[in-house]
Amino acid sequence: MDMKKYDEILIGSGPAAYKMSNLLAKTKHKVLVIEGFEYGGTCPNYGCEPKIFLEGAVRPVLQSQQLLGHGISQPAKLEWKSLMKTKLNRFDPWPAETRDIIKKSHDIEDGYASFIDNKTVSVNGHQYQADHIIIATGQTPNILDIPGKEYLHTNYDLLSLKELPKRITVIGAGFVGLELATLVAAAGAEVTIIVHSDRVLREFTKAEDQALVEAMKERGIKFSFNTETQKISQHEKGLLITTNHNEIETDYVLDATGRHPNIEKLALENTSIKYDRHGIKVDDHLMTSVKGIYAIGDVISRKQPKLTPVAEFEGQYLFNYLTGKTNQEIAYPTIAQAAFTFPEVARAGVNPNKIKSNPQYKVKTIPLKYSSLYAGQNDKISTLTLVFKGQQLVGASEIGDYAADDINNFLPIISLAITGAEYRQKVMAIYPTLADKVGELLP
Ligand SMILES: Cc1cc2nc3c(=O)[nH]c(=O)nc-3n(C[C@H](O)[C@H](O)[C@H](O)COP(=O)(O)OP(=O)(O)OC[C@H]3O[C@@H](n4cnc5c(N)ncnc54)[C@H](O)[C@@H]3O)c2cc1C
Ligand SMILES: NC(=O)c1ccc[n+]([C@@H]2O[C@H](COP(=O)([O-])OP(=O)(O)OC[C@H]3O[C@@H](n4cnc5c(N)ncnc54)[C@H](O)[C@@H]3O)[C@@H](O)[C@H]2O)c1
Repeated sequence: MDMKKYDEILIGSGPAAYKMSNLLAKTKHKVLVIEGFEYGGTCPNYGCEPKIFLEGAVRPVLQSQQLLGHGISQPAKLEWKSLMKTKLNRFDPWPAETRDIIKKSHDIEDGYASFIDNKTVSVNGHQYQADHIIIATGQTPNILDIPGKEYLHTNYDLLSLKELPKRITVIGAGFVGLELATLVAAAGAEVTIIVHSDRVLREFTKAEDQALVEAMKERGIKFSFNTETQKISQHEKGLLITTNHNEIETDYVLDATGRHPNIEKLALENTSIKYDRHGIKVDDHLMTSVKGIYAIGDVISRKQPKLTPVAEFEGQYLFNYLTGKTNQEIAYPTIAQAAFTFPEVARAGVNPNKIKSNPQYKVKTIPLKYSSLYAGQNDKISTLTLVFKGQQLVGASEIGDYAADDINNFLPIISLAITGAEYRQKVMAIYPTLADKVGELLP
């Protein structure tokens, strides 16, 4: 069999590989990109982007509900069908467009890649080798292994759902579960969230997690805590979910019980590539246990959160490393994260959860509802939590309608270790915004 050779083979075309593919397009390297599903991967097709697009209509609906009796008499009503039509019009062409962009600079194969040995990749009956093979296959949703699992849907299905079911049950209260529950509940679905522990999220403070649950409950979203889903069956009027202590009638079930590394199709057993349940093991140059094979993005087993900017950063780093622009180990910047619920929760830097009784740190909690900016939106929840080490701000978290944007204000201060005096001397932010308050919040 003919063996075609490349400088780089990219397996996957999500944010991690797409970043590298764009950078490699500016070089003379011979590159093959292999994609088994939709070009562009999770984030633009069935993740961050369609989610935030839908949230654009959901937010004014929820804000107008929040202002009912405070200057608003008729809250906005969301029409899922027409919103979904606009979403599909925008997003349906994206995979083909992304494929065309990649094809302009590189060879492509539409199919799932698998390894034949430590040097050879096979796809569509062809075999390929390269100086560098880069695995960027992301993660895929867990599917509960229970009777009736054929009724379970994933984020992929829900983010393209043309008709809104009357009753939706979400299993799992992590990022995906809470964000997607927020969208469909705002559109009028009766939503129940099954949580198998006593808590949601966990990346944020307990107080923030609890305040979020209370706010979602106030809007009619039901939570069933400490509940194990046992089976799903057809029922005279829809579906019946049986759990360890109740039965839930529903029309649609979203499985949001987490994600696992996309490695099944890679046939890693034909290689010496090491992996664990969190993903493919890589060293500090993102190389796997096989020389010449690297891995980037959600598929790797590292402690950094699985996010698009992290995947892109790894794509950029590996490009720099493989093209000789750096020989340093990868060093991640301060990584901020948020759940786009309503209210949102967001954080960056030292996590207040992790420093509980360490006397080196001081935690300050600041309610924001007294500011006209928040009071005008009848936002009673927004609360900022700042973590200081000595005089230096080292962490920030917030629950609030605009927590994600708010936390971005603190990122440069945390990551560049800017002092209060420096900030006040150099920065005069727009008034009245949260940025304007930052100076006075720093010692
Ligand atoms: C609902 C949802 C919302 C999200 N929201 C956010 C957000 O707001 N902000 C944020 O930062 N992150 C968010 N994320 C996470 C973000 O989508 C991921 O971190 C990001 O997509 C990871 O990029 P990646 O390139 O590593 O993997 P992916 O984007 O998953 O791409 C991997 C690609 O590899 C392909 N592939 C898999 N196996 C093979 C194979 N054997 N051969 C060929 N191709 C293969 C897949 O088909 C896929 O296209 C969200 C995720 C979900 C599910
Ligand atoms: N806004 C964002 O940036 C964003 C949004 C979505 C996803 N993501 C990324 O994707 C990753 C995966 O998100 P996710 O929501 O799929 O995973 P997750 O780990 O955040 O949440 C999964 C949840 O399901 C629960 N669970 C597990 N088994 C269960 C069971 N049998 N029954 C009920 N609940 C069960 C877990 O306890 C957990 O709370 C996130 O960690 C994040 O990195 C980011």
